[in-house]
Amino acid sequence: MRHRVIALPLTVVALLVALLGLLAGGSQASGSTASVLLCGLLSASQLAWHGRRLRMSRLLLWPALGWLVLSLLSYLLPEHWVAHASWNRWATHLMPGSYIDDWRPPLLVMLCLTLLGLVLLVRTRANLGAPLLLGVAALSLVGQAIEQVHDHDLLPLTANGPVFVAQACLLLGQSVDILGGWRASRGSIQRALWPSLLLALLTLALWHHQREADELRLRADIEAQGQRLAGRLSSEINAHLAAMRRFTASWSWRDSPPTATQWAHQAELYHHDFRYFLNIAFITPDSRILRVHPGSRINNELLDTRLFDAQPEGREALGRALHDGRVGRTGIISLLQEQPGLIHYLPVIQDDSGRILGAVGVVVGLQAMADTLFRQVGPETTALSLLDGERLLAYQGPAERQGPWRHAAMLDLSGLPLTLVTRPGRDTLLAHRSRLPGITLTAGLSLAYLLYLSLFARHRMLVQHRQVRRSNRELRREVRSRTQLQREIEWLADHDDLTRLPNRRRFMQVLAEHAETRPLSVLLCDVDHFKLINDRHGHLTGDRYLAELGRLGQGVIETAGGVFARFGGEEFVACLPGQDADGAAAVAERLRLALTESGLRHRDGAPLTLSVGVATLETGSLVADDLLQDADEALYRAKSRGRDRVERASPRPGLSTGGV
Ligand SMILES: Nc1nc2c(ncn2[C@@H]2O[C@H](COP(=O)(O)OP(=O)(O)OP(=O)(O)O)[C@@H](O)[C@H]2O)c(=O)[nH]1
Repeated sequence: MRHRVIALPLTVVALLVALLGLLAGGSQASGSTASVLLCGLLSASQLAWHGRRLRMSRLLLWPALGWLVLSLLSYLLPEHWVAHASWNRWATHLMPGSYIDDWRPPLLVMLCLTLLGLVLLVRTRANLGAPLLLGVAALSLVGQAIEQVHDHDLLPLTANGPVFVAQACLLLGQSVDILGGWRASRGSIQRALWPSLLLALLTLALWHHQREADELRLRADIEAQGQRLAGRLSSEINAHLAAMRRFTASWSWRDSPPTATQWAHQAELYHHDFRYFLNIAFITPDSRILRVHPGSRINNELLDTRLFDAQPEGREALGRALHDGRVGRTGIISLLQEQPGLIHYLPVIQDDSGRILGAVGVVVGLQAMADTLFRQVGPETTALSLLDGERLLAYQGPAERQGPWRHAAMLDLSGLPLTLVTRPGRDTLLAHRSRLPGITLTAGLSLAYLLYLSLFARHRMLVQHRQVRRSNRELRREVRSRTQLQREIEWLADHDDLTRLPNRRRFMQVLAEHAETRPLSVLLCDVDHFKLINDRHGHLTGDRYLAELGRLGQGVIETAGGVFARFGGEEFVACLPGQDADGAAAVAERLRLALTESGLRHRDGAPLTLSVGVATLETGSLVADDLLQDADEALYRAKSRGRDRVERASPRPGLSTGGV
C-alpha cells in the first residue's frame, strides 16, 4: 500500500507526459507519434493495474503489445519474406502518405515499451521473469540516454524527451509497486537476475556492434556505387573523345566540306552511340555552322549561325581549332539549346596541304549525359547530383525521405573536375540493411529470459528441497517425542507417577494373571498416622516418604517373588503368588520391619510404621474383590488393634488364614 502511494503518481505523470507529448504534436522524427501513443496506452493500462482493475489493464495492454510485436516483426522479418516496400504499402493503406517508420517506435523505445508491457502481462511475478524484464527495460533506457547525445543513425534508436520521461516514470512506477512483493523470493531473484542481466547486456553490446558494422557496410556500398558511377562517366567521356577523333579523321582527306547527306549519314553512326551529343556540326573556317546532325528543328535553326558572334563563351575554344589547328574545349557554358553543357571543337586538317578545312563541333548536353548515366540507377531509390563546384548541373532522385548518408565522387570530364553526389533513399537503405542485429537482439534477450527462468526455478527448487529436508527432520523429531510421550502415557496408565510402582489398575491385572495360582496371597498396607507427616513435615516430605516406602516395599516383595503396587493415597498392596498365609504374613512382617528401620520418622522422632492386612486364597476360584475385602478387613483390624502390626484375614470358605 505504502509503495502504491509512490507508484500511482509516477504512472499518472507518465500518462500526462504522454498526453502532453501527443497534444504538442511531438517532434517530426519518425516513430515519435507512435511512441507517444504507445506510452499513453501502456500508462493507462498500468494505471488500471495499480488500481487492481486487471481486466481493464489487459484490454488496454493487448492492443499496445500487438502493435509493438508487429513493429518488431517489421524490423526482423527478412526482406525476401516481407519487403520493406510492402510494409510501407500497408502503412499507406492505414493512413495515406504514411510509412512504416511512422508506425513503429525507435528500436530502443520499442524494446523498453515491449518489456514494460510484458511485465504487466506476467503480472509482475518474479518466477515469470518480471525482474529481468524490468532490468532490461532499464538497460534500454540507459541506452536511449546515451543515444540522445549521439548522432542520428539510419534506424532511430530513441524518440523525443517526453517519450523518455514517460518510459522512465512507467519503469519506476512498476518497480516501486512490486519491489516489496519480491522480498520473499529475494535469494532466488538475485541468483537468477545477475547472470541473465549480464547476458542481456552482452547481447545489447553485440547487437550495437553488429548494427554499426552493418551501417558501415551500407555506407561502403554507397561509396562503391558512387565510385562505380563516376568511373562509368569517366569512361563515357574517354569513349566520346576517342569517337570524336575518329569522326574528325574521316573528313581530313577531303577537299571540300561534306554534303548534307554525307554529314547526316556519317554523324548518325556516332550520334546513335552517344545520345547525349546534342548535335554534331561542321563549322567553316569563318565559324559558321554549315552542317548539323540530327536535323531537328532546333538544330536546323542553328544552320548558318556564326558562332564567334552567337556564342562568345566558346570563341576561344573554337578559335583554337579553326586558327591553331588544335583541339579546343569550352568550359561548362550555357548552350544555344538553353541548357548547361560543353562543346569540343576538333580541327579538320587536310592531310596533304595541312590546310584547315573547318572544325567539327560536338555539343555535349550535361543534363542529357547525366540522364543517360542516371538511367542506370532507379530514380526512386537513389538521389544523384552532378555538380560543378557548388553549381548543380544535373539532379535525379526522390524529393523526400532521403537517407542520412551521401557520398561525393570526383570525376574528370576531359580536364574539367566535376562532383557526383550519391545519396540513397531511406527506404532503399532500410530494405538493404541486415536483419542479423535484430535477430541477435531478439535471440540473445530470449536466451537471457530462459536463463533467468531456469536459474530462478533451480534456486527455488533448492530452497524448497532444503525446506522439505528441514521439515522432515522436524517431523522425525516430533515423531520421536510423540512416541516417547505415548510410551509415558502407556506407562502412566499402569503405574503411579510418585512411587514409580504399578498402580491399582495394573495390580488388578497382575491378580487376574494369577487367577489359577494357589496359594495366592495379597497384602494391604497402610501407613500409620501419615496425616501427621503431611501436617508436620509438609506434603513434599510426605511424597518423599511415600516414594521411599514404595522403593522399600518393592525390594521386599519382589525378593519374595511378588508384585508391590500403590493402591491409592498412602495405601499399598502386594500380590504374592505361591505364598501361603504363613509365608505371606512373614513377608508382611519383613516389610513392616523394613519401614520401621528405614529411618523415616515422625516429628517427635518416632519411626514411621505400617499396618498390614493379609489374605490368602489356598483353594477355589479367585474373586479379587473378595480377597481384597478380606485383606482390608484384616488391615482394619490391625489399625484398630494399635497399628504397626500384621493381621491375617478371617477364614472364609475356600480361604485359609493364620495370625502372626
Ligand atoms: N503427601 C501425600 N499425602 C497423601 C497422599 N495420598 C494421601 N495422602 C495423605 O494421607 C493421609 C491419610 O490420612 P488418614 O486417612 O486420615 O489416615 P492416617 O493419618 O494415615 O491415619 P491412620 O491411617 O488412621 O493411621 C491424608 O492426610 C492424605 O492427605 C500423597 O500422595 N502424598
